[in-house]
Amino acid sequence: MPKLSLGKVFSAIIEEVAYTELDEKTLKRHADAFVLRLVEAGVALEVAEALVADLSGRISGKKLGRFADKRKALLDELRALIRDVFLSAGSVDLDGLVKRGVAGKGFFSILFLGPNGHGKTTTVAKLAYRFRKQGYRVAIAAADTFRAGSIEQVSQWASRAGAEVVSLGYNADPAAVAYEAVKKGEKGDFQVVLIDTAGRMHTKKNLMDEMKKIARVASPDFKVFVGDALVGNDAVEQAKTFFSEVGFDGSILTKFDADIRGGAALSVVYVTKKPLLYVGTGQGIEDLKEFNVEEYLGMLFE
Ligand SMILES: Nc1nc2c(ncn2[C@@H]2O[C@H](COP(=O)(O)OP(=O)(O)OP(=O)(O)O)[C@@H](O)[C@H]2O)c(=O)[nH]1
Repeated sequence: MPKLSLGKVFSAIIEEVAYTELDEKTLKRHADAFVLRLVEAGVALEVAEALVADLSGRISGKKLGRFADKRKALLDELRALIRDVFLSAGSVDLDGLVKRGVAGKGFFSILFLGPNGHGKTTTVAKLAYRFRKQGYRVAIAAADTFRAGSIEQVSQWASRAGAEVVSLGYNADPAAVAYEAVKKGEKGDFQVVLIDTAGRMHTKKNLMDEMKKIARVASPDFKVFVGDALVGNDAVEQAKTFFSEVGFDGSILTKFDADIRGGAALSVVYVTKKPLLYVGTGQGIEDLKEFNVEEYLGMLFE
């Protein structure tokens, strides 16, 4: 995983802070510089501002001896703060949910949503492969009925993953495709139903309304937002809008293999308060990793 060292990123400011008192007043003086550095690390502005305000709150009231390592104290606080953002979003054991869903009602359905080109279809294929390996009968619903070539793309991925495809062809109502796939799950044709939808701009009201309709009609067991770790600041607006308009239970961020800054993960979890389940680590079918907060912190603070 590429490295982003907040320790290094902050070192100049911290050196300066370390010569003075580590108190709220000093931090306030340096707040803008901290915010700027976080933004440079790909953290959204509003999230960076909130984090630095929280950091000041944590630091104030901390009694540090004259010879204490203020640099370490500051970084430890920041690390704890970022860890808390992820821990307070909770965690989801998707494998466990699927297992219980299949054991209970016979199937489990997951709806995928997010902006276009962020890696939804690829991620759906990766999960299809994962669930196939766990022994389930898996179907991908080709509910992107709009983009030319999308159904062929889903079919190719599905055959690589060993999954079936549910399709009603191009220009079909995506909600009908999703519904059909869920019905097939109910009938016992499949145990895991993954609904791939067309990517959409969060600012397009009609497309967001369509997404709401798909979610309403298919009534999936779980909804996942798929975002791109490379988009940085924009990730927040996108995640926020999808969350408020449609809602979701967790996120997956793709292109972690190429994400040299890492801030999008923190931003998306901070604004949605929903867990980050997996990260995409490449274009291959096996390139999906469970998100691990300690590993992520290691990457930020190495
Ligand atoms: N490096 C890297 N590339 C990825 C990853 N996930 C997806 N991609 C690439 O991102 C591009 C877009 O992926 P798609 O799966 O087609 O995106 P999509 O969100 O389904 O696109 P729409 O149909 O427009 O919604 C492809 O070139 C993928 O190979 C990842 O984790 N790492």
